[in-house]
Amino acid sequence: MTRDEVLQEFRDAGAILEGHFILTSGLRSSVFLQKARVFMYPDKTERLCKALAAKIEASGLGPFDFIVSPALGGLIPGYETARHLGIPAMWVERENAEFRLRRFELPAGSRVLVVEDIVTTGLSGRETVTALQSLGADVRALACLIDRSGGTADAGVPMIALAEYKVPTYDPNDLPPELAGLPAVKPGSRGLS
Ligand SMILES: O=P(O)(O)OC[C@H]1O[C@H](OP(=O)(O)OP(=O)(O)O)[C@H](O)[C@@H]1O
Ligand SMILES: O=C(O)c1cc(=O)[nH]c(=O)[nH]1
Ligand SMILES: [Mg+2]
Repeated sequence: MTRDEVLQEFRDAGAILEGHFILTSGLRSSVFLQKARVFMYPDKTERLCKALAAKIEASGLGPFDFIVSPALGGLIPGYETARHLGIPAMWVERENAEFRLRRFELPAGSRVLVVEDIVTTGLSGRETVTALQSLGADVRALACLIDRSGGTADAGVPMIALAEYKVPTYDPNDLPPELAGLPAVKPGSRGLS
């Protein structure tokens, strides 16, 4: 899939939102990729994750024993990518703000691929990698559908992105006037109670 084809799937699903958004990193942006609006369509999710699986296979970073994804956003693409790679998928979820593998056993030394939906700063990916390494996992790579960072995000392991979509982000104390005048909304699940 080309970058344009990937972004067109997001556009067709009405998943590219404009406004004033508080991202999970605390940064602000005028664009938010509401991936849930893509993942509600199994055919779109299948096309995207099949293409991601092909890119992962071509990367030579595998083989992998398991995919592990950070909830919530990573869960559906993690499962669907695992289906195309023929391996099992697990997820980490927040407990007292920290990602934990609450429902699964991950044998020490397992070769793990982390699958994310969207990467902005790499913070959530890094938290996932660290949580899995503390269990003795051999985390070999992180794959995502869209990298918003322009290749600068660092999750602590090699990264494979199906498409790059560089979008400006801003410090909340240094907002451009067009954002400062709009009420800010936070669509993601970090910090929800
Ligand atoms: O690279 P980062 O700066 O960490 O940003 C990307 C993360 O933000 C979103 O998660 P969020 O915590 O908003 O919650 P969600 O997974 O429930 O959507 C998204 O699913 C990624 O996990
Ligand atoms: O950085 C984020 O929190 C983020 C950005 C984005 O476009 N989509 C998303 O789900 N999270
Ligand atoms: Mg997430």
